[in-house]
Amino acid sequence: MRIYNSLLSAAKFRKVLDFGEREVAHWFPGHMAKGLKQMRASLRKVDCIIEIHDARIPFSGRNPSFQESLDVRPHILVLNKMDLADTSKKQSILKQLEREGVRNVLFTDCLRQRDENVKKIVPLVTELIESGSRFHREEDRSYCLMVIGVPNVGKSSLINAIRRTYLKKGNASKVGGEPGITKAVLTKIQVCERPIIHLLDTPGVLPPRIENIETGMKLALCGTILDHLVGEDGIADYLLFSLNRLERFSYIEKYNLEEPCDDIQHVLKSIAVNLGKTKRVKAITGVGNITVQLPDYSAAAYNFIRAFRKGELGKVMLD
Ligand SMILES: Nc1nc2c(ncn2[C@@H]2O[C@H](COP(=O)(O)OP(=O)(O)OP(=O)(O)O)[C@@H](O)[C@H]2O)c(=O)[nH]1
Repeated sequence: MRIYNSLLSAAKFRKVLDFGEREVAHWFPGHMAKGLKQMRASLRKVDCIIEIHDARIPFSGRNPSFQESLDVRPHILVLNKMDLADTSKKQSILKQLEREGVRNVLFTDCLRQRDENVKKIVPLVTELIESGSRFHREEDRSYCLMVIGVPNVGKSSLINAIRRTYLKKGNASKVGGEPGITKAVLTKIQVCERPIIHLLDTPGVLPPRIENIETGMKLALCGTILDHLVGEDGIADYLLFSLNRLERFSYIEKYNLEEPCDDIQHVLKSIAVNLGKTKRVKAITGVGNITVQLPDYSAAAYNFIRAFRKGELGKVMLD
């Protein structure tokens, strides 16, 4: 891997990204508000909340209304997809979260068989429930957990991983690469025998808190918003901006570029050429109509974003 003079390169990069006229108001569908209502109504049965969020954005996009309304219960924050996250500053992240009142935090990789941190969830949940008051549920020896989180952060994958770990059983909850896979509201799934623990799977109904467009772009980059609502061209540009800001330059060799680049059109052209993604377009010239081959920028943006989400462009911490 070539070493780039990051200081020199950084000087060429945009310091801030112009998000244009983007409007985040419509990025989250209406069914989320309905799901939120149903989840609140089921709270009486719940002993502990497991909130899952993407480890690449530990501070951005979580929904504070959940912490406010569910604060009475033990609460665990699971930062999932840690295999894609740069966790070198894990300790300062944990300290910052603690300052915000979030104390029980675990980093997980739900795709890994026998992830050590997934194994810690049940003991932690049991300890938290047993050390507090369960009010009207004091007699009931089985525990009920509610899994919440913004779309596509791995709620179903976590449920399946806990089941695999404690019941040695296969998938109970449908997993998908796109936000909004879990549509059935509040399915009850057993995940552990001793103690008996049930989980309530929820659809990705938690509308994240989007303070500004940049938070929205981070959420989009992590795949929590349907790409077409934000626009893949914009997500690809924000990805390039972020990789340069974080000095993650593996894209240069992957796509045969000469050096770090801040121009998304140039990068997408190179990706399209490398992947052989071109489009035949009719052009009208002075001597008649001709067909020309042009780079397929949309296909290139799609590929660039997918490569990032698979971890092929390096681990990142976007917050
Ligand atoms: N790299 C990586 N991918 C993961 C991990 N956990 C889940 N995924 C992937 O993330 C995508 C979403 O996972 P789901 O479990 O369906 O997420 P969800 O939160 O239930 O999604 P919704 O139903 O849309 O709300 C799938 O493609 C999973 O394979 C992880 O720890 N690491």
